[in-house]
Amino acid sequence: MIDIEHLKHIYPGSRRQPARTAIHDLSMTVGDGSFCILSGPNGSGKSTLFRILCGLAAPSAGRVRVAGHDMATDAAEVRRIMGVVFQSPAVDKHLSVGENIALHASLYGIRGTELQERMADALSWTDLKDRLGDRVETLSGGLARQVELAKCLLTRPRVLLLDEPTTGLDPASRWSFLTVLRRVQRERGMTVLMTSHVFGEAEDADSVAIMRDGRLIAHDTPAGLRARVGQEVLVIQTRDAEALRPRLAETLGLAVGRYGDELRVDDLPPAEVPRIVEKALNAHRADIQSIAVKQPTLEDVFIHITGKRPAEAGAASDAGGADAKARREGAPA
Ligand SMILES: Nc1ncnc2c1ncn2[C@@H]1O[C@H](COP(=O)(O)OP(=O)(O)OP(=O)(O)O)[C@@H](O)[C@H]1O
Repeated sequence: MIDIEHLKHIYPGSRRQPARTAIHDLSMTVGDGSFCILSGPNGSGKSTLFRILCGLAAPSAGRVRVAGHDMATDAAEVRRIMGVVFQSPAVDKHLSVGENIALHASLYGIRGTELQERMADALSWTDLKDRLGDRVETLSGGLARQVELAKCLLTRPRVLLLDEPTTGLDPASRWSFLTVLRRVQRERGMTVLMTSHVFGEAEDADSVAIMRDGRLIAHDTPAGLRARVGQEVLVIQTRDAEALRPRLAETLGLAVGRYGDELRVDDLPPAEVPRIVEKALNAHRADIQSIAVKQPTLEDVFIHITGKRPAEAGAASDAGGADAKARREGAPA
């Protein structure tokens, strides 16, 4: 279990820059053996929280306990039970898979038969079983990420932290990595906290935590989060969203959010959906490039809660390719 209580982090200022509070009184719990995805727009404080959780930074106030051990007073024990996969590669690409794992093992004093047993076990979860002698530079990006995971598994962590581990991977490699991670997490009962901007990844999580401006603004199951957006969402693509938004809001008598060239109405009253679509088309057909009614995805939840599209938030999404310069206007708070 990861238990975060009233955490606060202030970056001290300098002559040129004022002090900045990156985390404001954040409390949350990741349950024992559960898989939590942490997300949020750029600058929301995810990296700061991640650095505190893996012991690279000390909080200005508050407390973190990992499996009951206080990070401030029992850091060595926390390090013993925790594994971390950082976003930047931590493998030597000129060495083989086996050599990388053995090198990591030597840092923990694991050698001989124990090393062989643990290496076989760690690799058994991955797709690397036949690649032990291959240099990491010859592996695909997805398999190279699995080497990082295998390194972590070697020490049999009870708690695993991963910082956007699938960044830069194609969808198939991302899927393989997550399948491996989810399998070992479930079967070992590991507690996993993983930062991610790819909302397809969050669908399978036990919980999704969303930060904004240093605060935790939501932490719930994927189903619980989707319920906040309502059963259905209206999404309209248009060339001039700024001009159409107030006119559409007036036509429909509903709050209309704008995200770049997209207009959205969340939480459509179910019985009224056909009438709403008809009204929008009758009044604004010439300005509407496409209109769709859909069940909310977690990406829709992110937009609803943070007021930003994932691309605007500095992220890649499964939907992909959204306008990074999108501006929020009139979106629900
Ligand atoms: N070393 C630092 N000194 C001063 N301010 C910092 C420092 N690192 C981060 N910040 C500020 O703290 C806030 C949170 O930043 P942080 O990097 O934790 O957010 P993030 O959610 O991880 O963003 P991103 O997705 O862009 O990595 C931001 O306002 C950022 O500018």
